[in-house]
Amino acid sequence: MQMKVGLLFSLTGITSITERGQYEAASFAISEFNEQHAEIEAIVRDISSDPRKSAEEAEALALDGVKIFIGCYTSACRKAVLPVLEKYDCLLVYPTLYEGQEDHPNVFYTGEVPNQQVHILIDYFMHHYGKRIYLIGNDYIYPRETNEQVKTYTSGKNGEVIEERYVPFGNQEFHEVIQDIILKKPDVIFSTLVGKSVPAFYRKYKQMGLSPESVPIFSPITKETEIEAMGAEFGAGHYSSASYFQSLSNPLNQSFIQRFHRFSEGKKPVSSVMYNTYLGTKIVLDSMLKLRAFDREKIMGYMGGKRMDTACGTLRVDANGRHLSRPVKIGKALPDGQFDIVWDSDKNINPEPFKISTRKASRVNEIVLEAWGQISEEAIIALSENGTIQYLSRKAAELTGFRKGNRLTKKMIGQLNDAFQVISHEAKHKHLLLLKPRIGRKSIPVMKFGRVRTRNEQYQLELETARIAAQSTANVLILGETGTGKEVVAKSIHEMSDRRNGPLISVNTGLIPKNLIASELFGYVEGTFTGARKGGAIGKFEAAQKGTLFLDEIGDMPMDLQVILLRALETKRIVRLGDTNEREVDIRIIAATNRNLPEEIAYGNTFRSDLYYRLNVLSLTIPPLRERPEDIEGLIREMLEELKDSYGDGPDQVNGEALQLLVEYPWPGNIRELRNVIERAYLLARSKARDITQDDFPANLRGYTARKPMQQLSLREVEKDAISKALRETKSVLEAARKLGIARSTLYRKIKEFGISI
Ligand SMILES: Nc1ncnc2c1ncn2[C@@H]1O[C@H](COP(=O)(O)OP(=O)(O)OP(=O)(O)O)[C@@H](O)[C@H]1O
Repeated sequence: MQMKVGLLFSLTGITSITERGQYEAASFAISEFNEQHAEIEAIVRDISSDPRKSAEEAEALALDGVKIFIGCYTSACRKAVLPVLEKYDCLLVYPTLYEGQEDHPNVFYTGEVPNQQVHILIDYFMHHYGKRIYLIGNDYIYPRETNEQVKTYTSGKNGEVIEERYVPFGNQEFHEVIQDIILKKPDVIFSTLVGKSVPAFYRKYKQMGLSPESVPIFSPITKETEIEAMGAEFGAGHYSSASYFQSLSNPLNQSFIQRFHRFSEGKKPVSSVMYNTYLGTKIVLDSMLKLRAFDREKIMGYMGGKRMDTACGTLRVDANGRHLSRPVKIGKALPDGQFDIVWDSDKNINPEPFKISTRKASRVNEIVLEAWGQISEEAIIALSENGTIQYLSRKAAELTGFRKGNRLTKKMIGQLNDAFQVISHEAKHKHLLLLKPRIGRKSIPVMKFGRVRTRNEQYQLELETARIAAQSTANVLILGETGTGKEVVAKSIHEMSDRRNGPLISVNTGLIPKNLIASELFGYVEGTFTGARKGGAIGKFEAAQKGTLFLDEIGDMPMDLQVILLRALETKRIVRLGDTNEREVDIRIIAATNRNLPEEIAYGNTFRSDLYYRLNVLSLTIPPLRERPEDIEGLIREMLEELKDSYGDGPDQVNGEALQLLVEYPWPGNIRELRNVIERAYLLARSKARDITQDDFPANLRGYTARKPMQQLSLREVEKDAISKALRETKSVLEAARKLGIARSTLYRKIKEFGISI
């Protein structure tokens, strides 16, 4: 029986520190199997911590006849591969602890689920160290999902998550996070950092004077392999939990380690994810041999209920062959990089991947609350038993300044009564507060920042960051949907900074052909390429000397150029294309994007996390126009003034009914769309010598009134309708984009997102 097995591991990339060890463990299990049966051909593919690459490599191997896969360390990679497993009916041995919330019929999960690892760590540190917890993780599925469960679990035990921080996948800069830890003085840190972030965090932790004696770090991830990567002195005293530790002194483990070290020709540390890889591979291969079949269903059926003696005790595969029941230990790292076992469950803990659901119940509740929050006059806050905010509507956040996860004391709840009419409803495990501003409460005064004016509390907070940015030379990242005014804010920052007498140069990376971006930014010398100007040309970096460079649509920057841009930002020097001279540049960068860069870093691999980090020294998010209806009237007034200057006398105002419609419309194209609507209406009303009325609005906006009652709950539907309508009424995508007041690239993205056919 000859059989191909696909090994999907990141031999390079952010999590390669850990996955190389898993790859060796899988190879070892296959080599032991082949010593007796010589039937397995292992085909390894480097997935480089990249979900898209994982799916592509898995599909190529599946087409080549591979039925069994081993690997996919990160949850993002595992989830990306699931559709391939389904399509070709393959089996994945997933040998890594994970966040649970999944029980896929094509996966044999040999790592620990949260109730076998995370809950145990929490019980331990709450008992020994305290209940004030600081969560730090990378920004992707595993840390976020795990932390949702940590919050629920700890709040049920009167613990308090005092901070929850996420850094980009691969981030290695922790100065600011550790300063924050020093300031907030938690009892413990719970870390779900992975890959290169792990050594960077632990090292900086010690270097900045924190120690496990004062605030220990508990992490389900940081094991022997990661401790070796950081240097044992940095890991010593911190904790982890798993079924397996290299230091287990039973004969099965000693024999395993000896054989493994002989195989790998060295004394590399062995960690639980490695042992789980070895074990999973061995169990599946042995089952195949017994059955003389590769059929996924048969293998899983055969494995279901099996017991086996292993280096970490007697394990049992659950009835459907997907998870393991296992004993669990807690280890405290020693100065030699091994773990001292400080707690042992002694008996098996059954896997309960859905023990704490972050989806079903809470999501349904959230959906109900969300919908209610949108239509209700009142602001809504839902508290857990111990007063932690589990949900608050946008209105509630605006009125109170509270955030999800804040804990409200009885006194704070009492104080709300002074400012609001409060209706309080206490049910089992939940406390619901409905707030109505007291009549006569003054509206928030307008805040001005350059050309920007806003009454919106959230936007005012963001503009505080813009003010700080104006007084510093730090790089700034402006986030916000298309047309929200990112360029206007960038301009205001420049004009209010010390650089106001220098140039402000804008580059829209999304609009420049990819092969010309480098020469646009960095310039070139004569003869560098066909069509190059005589005498060469300077690029935007040099043109912005002593001023500000505004990089719009930074999310569209190709990966290879991101490396060059990062270097220029770090060294403050550039080299013109075709030149060898380095030139110093003294500029401040403001970048903007309407894309979700952390998500693209984690799942899409289209943006470098180090560049993101460099740009994101100060960041501010401009709320979409639909979230600040209180600003619409003021914006219209300004626009009418400007239009009067350009076109001469015209209507002074929008009539009441029309204004109401403008305030309620969801504005997918934000201020740009509002501007287009007002300009058109101004000209039409002017020709009729009257105020602006609904008749002066385009059909998609007028039509909004008739459909309003149904639409209130679904802004996406409104947006989709507006786009479909604009496409029907125009001859090209470009024309439709103009009509909607959004960029063509944004319209293409939305067409794809909504599945509209053109
Ligand atoms: N505060 C404001 N007052 C009046 N007009 C504004 C304001 N902010 C933005 N605008 C107008 O809205 C339009 C879009 O603004 P801007 O180009 O700054 O948005 P953006 O977020 O950078 O858009 P994109 O993401 O598409 O590049 C412009 O016509 C601008 O003049």
